Amino acid sequence: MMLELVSKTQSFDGSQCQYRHRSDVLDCEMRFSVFLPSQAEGEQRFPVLYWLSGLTCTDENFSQKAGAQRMAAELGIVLVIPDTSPRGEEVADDEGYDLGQGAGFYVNATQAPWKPHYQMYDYLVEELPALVEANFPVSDRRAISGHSMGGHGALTIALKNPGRYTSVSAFSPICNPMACPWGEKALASYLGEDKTLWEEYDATVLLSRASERLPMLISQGEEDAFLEEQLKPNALQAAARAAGYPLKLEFHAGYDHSYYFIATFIEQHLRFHADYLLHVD
Ligand SMILES: N[C@@H](CCC(=O)N[C@@H](CSC=O)C(=O)NCC(=O)O)C(=O)O
Repeated sequence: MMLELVSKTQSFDGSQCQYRHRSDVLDCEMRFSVFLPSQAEGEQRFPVLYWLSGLTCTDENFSQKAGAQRMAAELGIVLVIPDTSPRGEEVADDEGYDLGQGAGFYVNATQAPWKPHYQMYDYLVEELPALVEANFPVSDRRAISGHSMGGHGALTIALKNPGRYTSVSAFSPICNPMACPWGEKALASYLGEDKTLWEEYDATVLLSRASERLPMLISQGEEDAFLEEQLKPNALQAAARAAGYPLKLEFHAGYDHSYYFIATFIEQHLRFHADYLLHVD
């Protein structure tokens, strides 16, 4: 599969790059960003952290605002940052910021008009990792993280794929999308009205059924305007306690939902993932 380099910018001795490619799974052209530490120019292969962004984001919000490159360079971790939905004039969209382009919710849509392109789950679990592993000096050690809608994506993808990731983390994730307005709107639109199908994309439900105990870190700002209505970390925590799942959920006084919060704690998340990505048993 062809990858076209769109831009390459030096950062902390590494390279922040953006690529464009044709996605067979999404049936459209996609962009994604990659940070390659300077060490990645040799023969060695490096572990990867996939970062999933939130509503309204492209692949550029995280690379431009989180300041993750310094620690990724120091730790020797490749960052892969996909877009949040299929894109293009031929791709269905909605007037709202919380559905359609920029709001793919990391699911495989079954409903019209979304089904032809909105297959973000398969894109992230199958097509993109295969592309990354064929074209960059990366190993098969993968971790996954994300913010808000992307936190939901990271948690659900990790929980649905035991053995695929060494660790998962999230900032301000949508923890129980079946029970919040953002999730109800997206899941009804992409999957239809049968709520048993929604359970496949709800981290709180998936965690209560999980067979694997994956290292899991969640950071949540206490001044986040979306906390009570949309995010519901307490539902996930209750499921974790009931299942004996080792969830590390940290609340931080004073922080909101923005990338200022992410930039403050991204070093902690990268070090958390490095403990599992870099230490092979
Ligand atoms: N436009 C909306 C909210 C949009 C918003 O806050 N998006 C967040 C993710 S929210 C959950 O997925 C985001 O990351 N925005 C991009 C950024 O660079 O900050 C509104 O105004 O309510």
